[in-house]
Amino acid sequence: MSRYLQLNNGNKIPHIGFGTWELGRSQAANVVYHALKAGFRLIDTAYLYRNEKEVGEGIEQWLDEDPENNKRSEVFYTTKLWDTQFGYENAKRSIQRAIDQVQGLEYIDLLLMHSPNGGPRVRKETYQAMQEAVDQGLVKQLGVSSWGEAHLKELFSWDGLKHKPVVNQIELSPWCMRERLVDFCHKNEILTEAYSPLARGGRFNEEAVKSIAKSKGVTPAQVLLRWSIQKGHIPIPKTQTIGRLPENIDVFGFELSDQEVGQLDHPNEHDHTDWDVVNVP
Ligand SMILES: NC(=O)C1=CN([C@@H]2O[C@H](COP(=O)(O)OP(=O)(O)OC[C@H]3O[C@@H](n4cnc5c(N)ncnc54)[C@H](OP(=O)(O)O)[C@@H]3O)[C@@H](O)[C@H]2O)C=CC1
Ligand SMILES: O=C1Nc2ccccc2C1=O
Repeated sequence: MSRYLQLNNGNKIPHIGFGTWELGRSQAANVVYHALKAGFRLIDTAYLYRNEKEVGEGIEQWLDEDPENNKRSEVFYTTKLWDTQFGYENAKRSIQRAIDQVQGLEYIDLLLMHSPNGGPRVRKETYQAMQEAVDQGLVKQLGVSSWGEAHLKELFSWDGLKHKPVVNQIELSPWCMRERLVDFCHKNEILTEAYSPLARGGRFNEEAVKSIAKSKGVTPAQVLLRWSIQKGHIPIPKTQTIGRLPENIDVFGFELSDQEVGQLDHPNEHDHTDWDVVNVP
């Protein structure tokens, strides 16, 4: 199993990333630095998380530590425009702000619209501002988050679409599988990034998770991350515990059988752990 996937624009993306929601300003830089040291290369933040600057500092610390080996091109920095930053002029300003937060990184690898909120016009205006950021070289590629099939179809039919989204970041776990949406994304060459891939830590005691972990000699967290990878998703687990980072990245040395994947699957549950805006108008 490769540690990278190919995006629809030909670029590559790490098959696992590191989530930074709820990493406070005092800890974010240090944890992100250690995440990179442990082997994570995709770092996911957002305006909403109020830690973009510190996340950038953690990345720069890692780059500065060993410039011969730690290259900017190896890091895949993702941030997101929040709902209050939508609309053409607003998004233009907000993108510049996002760049200013991480000046040492020079560019954003992936910029996501954090939600489909706001309606068709706001979605297009915001996306237009994001496309211009790609044309200016500020951003390498674009994506969306919590977009449903209807939102994506609306974007595909827009004659202004120039830079197709490369990913849709949605909540995905064995208890929130969204099979139809995932299938639609994959058929349209949009990769699925799995947010809250550990179900926010709430499912480690499920019988199937525990027994598979035991039989494989891995941890429950590793079982959930491996499930995500085998479904073709890019999981972005978060931890504030530096000691858990090596465990969360070490998910390429074992495989779940089809039967084990089937034991974990709960296609008929829709147990999302936080907001669910996939079906907003
Ligand atoms: N686009 C969107 O709307 C959303 C995006 N996200 C993104 O997805 C990322 C991940 O999702 P998130 O909701 O944070 O939740 P996760 O599913 O990643 O779970 C995080 C929880 O799991 C615990 N944990 C992590 N690793 C282990 C381990 N090896 N063993 C035991 N417990 C562990 C963490 O504890 P501890 O930290 O104490 O170690 C924390 O409580 C976010 O950080 C964010 O970047 C999340 C929600 C919405
Ligand atoms: O990480 C996140 N946690 C959230 C909770 C509510 C809305 C958005 C988010 C995130 O992006």
